[in-house]
Amino acid sequence: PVFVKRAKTARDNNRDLGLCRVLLAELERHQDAWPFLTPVSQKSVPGYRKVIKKPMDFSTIREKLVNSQYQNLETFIIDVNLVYDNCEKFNEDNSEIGRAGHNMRKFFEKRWTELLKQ
Ligand SMILES: Cc1ncccc1N[C@@H](C)c1cnc2ccsc2c1
Repeated sequence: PVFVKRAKTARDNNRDLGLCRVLLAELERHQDAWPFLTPVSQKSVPGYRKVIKKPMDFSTIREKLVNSQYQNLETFIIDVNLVYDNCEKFNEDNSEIGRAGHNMRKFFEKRWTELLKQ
């Protein structure tokens, strides 16, 4: 009958932690990663903390990964996307940092779909 639910096939999450490590290492060494490697300091960018409520950067993600603060791949991807969403919110698309953010988001989306499709 139509109401019989198809059993959800759980995906194998055993390799996810390794995936996050691989992905983060690739983000950190990308040539356009420079604006995102460390937290944006209030001193060097006045008003940043007023506009961006949830700052995030690759060194903070690295710290959380090392301290097992990501329960799963999803929470890791949420933090990576936060880096790019903050960048879009604060920076013009047609700026050095704005373009770097778009490039990094594109690279990340390509790599994690490739790695998950394997
Ligand atoms: C990602 C981001 N969004 C908005 C403002 C700054 C930043 N990045 C910081 C590191 C930063 C801080 N200061 C400078 C000065 C020239 S580029 C640059 C980058």
